[in-house]
Formats: sequence, C-alpha cells, structure tokens
Amino acid sequence: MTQPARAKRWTAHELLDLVLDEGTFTSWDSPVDLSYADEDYRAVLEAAAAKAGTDESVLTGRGEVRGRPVAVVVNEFRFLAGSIGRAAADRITAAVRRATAEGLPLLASTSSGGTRMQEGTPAFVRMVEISRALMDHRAAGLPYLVHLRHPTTGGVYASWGSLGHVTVAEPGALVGFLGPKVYEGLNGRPFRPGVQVAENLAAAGVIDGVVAAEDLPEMVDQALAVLVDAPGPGRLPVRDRRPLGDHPAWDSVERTRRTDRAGVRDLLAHGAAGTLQLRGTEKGERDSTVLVALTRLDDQPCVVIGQDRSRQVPGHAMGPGALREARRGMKIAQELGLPLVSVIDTPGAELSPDAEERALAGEIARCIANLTTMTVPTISVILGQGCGGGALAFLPARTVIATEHAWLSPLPPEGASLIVHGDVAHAPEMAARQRVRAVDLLADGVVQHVVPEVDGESPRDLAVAVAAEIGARLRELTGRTPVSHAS
Ligand SMILES: CC(C)(COP(=O)(O)OP(=O)(O)OC[C@H]1O[C@@H](n2cnc3c(N)ncnc32)[C@H](O)[C@@H]1OP(=O)(O)O)[C@@H](O)C(=O)NCCC(=O)NCCSC(=O)CC(=O)O
Repeated sequence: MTQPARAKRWTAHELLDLVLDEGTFTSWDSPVDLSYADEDYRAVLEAAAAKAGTDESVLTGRGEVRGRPVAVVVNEFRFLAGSIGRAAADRITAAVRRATAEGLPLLASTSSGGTRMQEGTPAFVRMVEISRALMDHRAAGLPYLVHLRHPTTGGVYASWGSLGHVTVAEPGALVGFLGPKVYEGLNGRPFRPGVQVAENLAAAGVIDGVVAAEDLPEMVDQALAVLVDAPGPGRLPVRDRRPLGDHPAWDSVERTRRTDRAGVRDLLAHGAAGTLQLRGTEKGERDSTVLVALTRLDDQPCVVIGQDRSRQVPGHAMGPGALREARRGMKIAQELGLPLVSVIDTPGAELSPDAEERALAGEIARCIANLTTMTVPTISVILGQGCGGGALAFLPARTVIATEHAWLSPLPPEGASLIVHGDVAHAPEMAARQRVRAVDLLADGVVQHVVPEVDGESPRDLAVAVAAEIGARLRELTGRTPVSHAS
C-alpha cells in the first residue's frame, strides 16, 4: 500500500476554530499546577508551552458544532508531542466527568506520542482514570466521538483514542500502538509500511473511516442529528392495506432474488436522511455484507443493521464478522437509547470452514440473544429473502414487518428439497409446504405487519413504502403518534 497523502498538522487552537461554531468555545481548563515538577522539568514544561502556544498538551472545554453543544478534548502535538503527563491526564478526566454531569456529547481529537516519558508510570496509569470516566460517560447514555489526528500512538490510542461510539482518522494519519521509530530501535528492523495508516485501519475494520478535519463538523453534525436530536413527525405516506394475494411461494422466492429488487441501500437512499455508516467491528474485522448505520429513517433517529444483498455475491456470503458488526450496532443502540431497525435480506450465511472457526453459529445465537434482551424499541423488516440462521439472527424484534413477497425459511428451498427428496427439483413444492410466505408468517404470528407490493414498481417505490411503515411503527413504539391499522 502506498502512503496516502497526509493532511496538514493542525494545532489544537486551529482545530477548535475549524470544528466549533465561531465564538462558541469556552475553556474548562484551570491553570496547570506545576508544583509536582522539579526545577529542570518545570523548565521543560515552560519551554514546551512557549513553543506550542498552549499551557499543556490538551485543551478542553465546551462549544457548539452547527448549533449543538458539545464538550471537546483536543491534543496539541507541539507540546511535547501531545504526550500525556499527570496534569494533562487529570485535565482530560475532569473534562469527561464535567461533560457527563452536564449531559453533553463529547468529541475528542487526538495527536500524541502517548504517555509522557519524562513522567513515566504515574502518568501512564492515569490512562485508566480517563478510560473509567469515559465508560461512565457512555453508561450515562451520552455519545463519545473520536477523531484520530496524525500521529496518534501509544497509551492515547490504547485508551481514549479507542473508546468512541464512532471513530475516524485523518487521511494518511499514522495511527499505531507502538511508534515506528521505537519499533525499529527495539527490533532492528523497520515496522512494515502501510500498516499504521488511517486508510489501512479503516479497511481492516479497526476504525469507521477516514475523515479530514475540514469535514469533521459535517460528520459530527450527522452523528448528533441521530444521537441527540429528537424524532420528527415523519412525512412518508404509509401504504394502504389490502387483502394479500395468494401468490405461489416460489413466485415470491424468484421475485426476491431479482437483482433489481429493493435492498437496504435503497431503503437508506430513499427513505432516510443524514446516514452515517459505521464500518467494521472496531476489533479488526470488516464484512460489508451487513451495513451498520446511524440514520434518520422517515425522520426517526435509529441504528440500522441491514443485510446488504448486493454484497452477498457468489464467494462472499454473510460471515461471522458481519454478525459481529451487527452486534456492534445493537450495542450502540442499546447504550444510547436509540431504536434499532434490522433488515433481513439474505440468501443464507457463510457455509465454510473459516466461518465455522470464527464462530458463525455462536454469532447467530448471540445476535438472537442480544435482540431478545434489548430494551430499546426494536423493529425487524424482512425485505426479501430470509434464509436460514443468518435471517433468524436479525428477526426477534418487538415489531416484525415483512414486504408482501418477503419470505422466511430454515434454509434455501433447494436445500430443503435436497434433504427431503434428494434433489433440488422439489424446491417450489418445499417452499409452498414450509409456510415461508409473508401471508403465512402473518397468519402464524411471526410478523405483525405486511407492506403490500405493487407489480412492476421501482425499488425506490418499495423502499419508500417500507421506510414509511418503519417510521410509523417506530413512532408507535416510541410512544409518539400511535398508529393503528389492521394488516
Ligand atoms: C509520535 C511519533 C510517531 C511522532 O514522530 P515525529 O517524527 O513526528 O516526531 P518526533 O519523533 O521527532 O517527536 C517530536 C518530539 O516529541 C518527543 N516525544 C515523542 N513521543 C514522546 C513521548 N511519548 N513522551 C515524551 N516526548 C515524546 C520526541 O522525543 C521529540 O522530541 P525532540 O523534539 O526533543 O527531539 C514519535 O515521536 C513516536 O514514535 N513517539 C513514541 C510513540 C510510542 O511508542 N509511544 C508509547 C509510549 S508508552 C505509552 O504510551 C503507554 C502505552 O503504550 O500504553
């Protein structure tokens, strides 16, 4: 991988000016108490302050991003490489605690060589207190957004740089646990190039994406529109109910396998606004067959986890990593009190030795377990194919919606045919016998609402109808504008 172009190095003040609305910043920082430092070290700190134009390696305070109040913690690299000594650590912890007490979302922007070497262990162990404060902040249901600037290393990356709900890094930023020079010095050979780079970490599922500082206000605005703002009234028209047709199950199976059928991307494109996609498990796994997004579906803030049929192509089925990404979405929804919408559209989960060794069955079970124990409003939508355990993993929501031609079966009808008849020729018959159709699911109480389909309609029209139904049901579940109609 060639080194991507690197952004300019922003100072902490420049970053605050760039990200916060003009004139809204108020510092929370008290003057640094240097009494813990001996004379020599005091001189070092004073020289660092003179060079950096800041009194420590972090600035904290409150401001507004596009009119929304936020607490901010920003690293200044020019102050001893943004390293964290005792005073800086205590300043960060105090700011996090104050943000929690004031109910503010928190934005951190890092750029650091990690723990300050001049201070050693007393500074090092303070990363724990920062982390404890952040976990209390999250436990209070408050958002934490992280922006990793060039370079972010060591204990900063391994504590407050990696505990966000959403984490992005600057283009080309060096982001790594051990600094490359230190690695080379200790090991006598250079660290492999291209690894500790924002773009690589995004591709590997460690961070959500690469966002330039100039684009950070837009990203924060998008995130907070979902994580903080109230739901709106909704505007999409809910499709009128009509008696459901008695279509052959196989007809529905074939319709949902067409490439021009509406998928989760259509749902977000035509039924949602301000979608911010999260990528990866944060733990080094990325599988694009499931899409996780913060969004406003028909003006209802929610987390969407959606099985993306367009990415489930031969050779790339929905694997355990995709289900772990989905569980990350569930966790964020539960933690921040947001409704969760799960979209089912899968020809089946990955059947492979690799998937077995990476706990596919366990991940299906844990998805089911998570969904059945969530206390925020949950809606699942069977949009098209609902095949096997991979579909069941997304099913158990408070309210279940299906489109008229959606279906749910224990495995592909061809598989059922093979088991029972020893061939795939009886698949249409098996589909009919297994009560897989939306109309059957409704009669059997598996789904509560069916969105009627119109023959020949565009993916956009179906997507809008589904989004309208989700919006109406979300308003119902969140206690706004109760909607009732007989399916
Ligand atoms: C961050 C960097 C990639 C930046 O590289 P650059 O080439 O831009 O800058 P540089 O190396 O010249 O550094 C600028 C100045 O900051 C100093 N400097 C860098 N890191 C420092 C640190 N952690 N504490 C104190 N000073 C530090 C350098 O000595 C140098 O001083 P001068 O200007 O006087 O020459 C590199 O400095 C680096 O690899 N730092 C160490 C990263 C790391 O491994 N941290 C782990 C620390 S232990 C830790 O954090 C705990 C944990 O791991 O959990």
